[in-house]
Amino acid sequence: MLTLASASGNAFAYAWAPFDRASEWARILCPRLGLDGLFVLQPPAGDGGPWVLEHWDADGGATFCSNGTRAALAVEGAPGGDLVAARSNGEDVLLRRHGGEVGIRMPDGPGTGFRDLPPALAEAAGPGHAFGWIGNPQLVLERRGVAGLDLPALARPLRHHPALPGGTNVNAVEILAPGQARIRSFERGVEGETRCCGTGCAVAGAWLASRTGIPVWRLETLDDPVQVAVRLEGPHWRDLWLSGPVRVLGTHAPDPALLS
Ligand SMILES: N[C@H](CCC[C@H](N)C(=O)O)C(=O)O
Repeated sequence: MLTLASASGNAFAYAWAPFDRASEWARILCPRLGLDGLFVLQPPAGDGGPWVLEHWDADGGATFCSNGTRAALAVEGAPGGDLVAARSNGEDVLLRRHGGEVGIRMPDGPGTGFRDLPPALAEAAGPGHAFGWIGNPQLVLERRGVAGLDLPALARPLRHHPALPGGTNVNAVEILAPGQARIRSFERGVEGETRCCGTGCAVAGAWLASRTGIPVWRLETLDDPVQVAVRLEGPHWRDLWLSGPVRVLGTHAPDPALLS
């Protein structure tokens, strides 16, 4: 039996390990159930070890996902207040639940951070962009009128730009007031707009903080807002926390006949 849960409308199925053929199940179940990915959860092997999570996108590709990692804490039913260590697609994170909200401290080790885009893609993205990597690639574009933007038309050529093999997620962000912005996200793997992409929000929040000196940002998504708080050390982010509501949506019994 799978549990379905979401973080700001980014929705996932959760299975307990062992769970075979997870990549195939992700491709089958996500379109049928309107989900963005599938997680397999494994509790700590002994005292003090991390929870181990593996996520597959709707296209069956394995990739780090911060919103799904947050919502996993609702599925696990962890007590509020405690810091919970998790290794999510190989990335070490901390989670903390306060009532219906879960925060995740994003990975900040080597390999994460802002990166320069290949020149051809930087030119296509235009002025006012940032590119960051936290277990997956996130392009953030500053645009006016984000609520009414034709996001797929903006995102698709950048998502698949030949200068970046593997492609990127694409987010459009607009500052609404000091410490408040609107964001919309077009996700690789889902190949469409999702209601919220946590990693995109985290990169966008870190970028806004580095530009403005304001360390805490409330980001309006298509669903519940999220909060991003960060401490910057030069170009590096530290203590990058993404927080917001998570919800258990229900359960689903997958039909083995679908895996023919
Ligand atoms: N929705 C996810 C990120 C999925 C990233 C995936 N679309 C990729 O390109 O690897 C999040 O909240 O962090």
